Amino acid sequence: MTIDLHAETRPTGVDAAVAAARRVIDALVRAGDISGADMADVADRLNAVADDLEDTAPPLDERLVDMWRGDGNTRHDPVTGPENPIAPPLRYEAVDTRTIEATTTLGLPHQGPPSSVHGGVSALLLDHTLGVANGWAGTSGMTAELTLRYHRLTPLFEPITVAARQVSVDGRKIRTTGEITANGEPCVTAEGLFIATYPPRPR
Ligand SMILES: CCCCCCCCCCCC(=O)SCCNC(=O)CCNC(=O)[C@H](O)C(C)(C)COP(=O)(O)OP(=O)(O)OC[C@H]1O[C@@H](n2cnc3c(N)ncnc32)[C@H](O)[C@@H]1OP(=O)(O)O
Repeated sequence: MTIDLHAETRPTGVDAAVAAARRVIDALVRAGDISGADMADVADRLNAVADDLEDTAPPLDERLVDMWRGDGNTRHDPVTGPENPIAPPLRYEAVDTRTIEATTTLGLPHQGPPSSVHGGVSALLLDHTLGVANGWAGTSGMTAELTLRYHRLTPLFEPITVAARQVSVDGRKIRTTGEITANGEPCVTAEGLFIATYPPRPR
């Protein structure tokens, strides 16, 4: 059985607040301390928002059960989740029955080398995309090994494509490959070993 490749982003509710939070994160990294903004006032206003959210949040165990209901992690994961402000977010499309891809453009919050994507961010995107490709192909598991090769800098500010393909399933061992490309050139390639299992959902 395969999985839904992406959760729909809703125009209201937490999805709308998360989209605003992504703007704030991007704008803060862009501004730094050389902008004209009154950062003390910005901090006060952001802390007021956080106070309000914390005061009204459900108990953690209740939220965990809620997160893992239904579609599972596609609404809140840190790569595609419309409920997660640290997700770029990627939006996967099927290429074939074992292969998925998503195109996105990253900005300053994900910077490593100058004007380039942080290597750990590339690893995050690839780990998750390989994992979802496994779900899409019908046998998913947990990452046991992830080997990356960084061929060239991965650019910020222009479209990059993250793709993954399930290559084989041998008992519980799932082998999956992936890559990040820019302008058709490979920037990062990945080979993953996943073990077919999944931890129980919070109930
Ligand atoms: C619907 C959903 C949608 C899904 C969409 C979701 C996408 C999310 C994707 C995110 C993926 C992640 O980040 S997952 C999070 C990062 N990964 C983790 O935290 C995993 C932590 N590690 C573990 O929990 C465990 O080590 C496991 C589950 C990987 C394996 O433990 P286990 O289940 O007890 O299995 P075990 O008996 O040890 O091993 C089974 C076989 O695999 C081999 N094996 C195990 N680990 C390795 C290894 N690192 N390198 C080589 N081989 C290994 C063993 O030798 C054995 O071979 P043999 O003797 O049978 O020959």
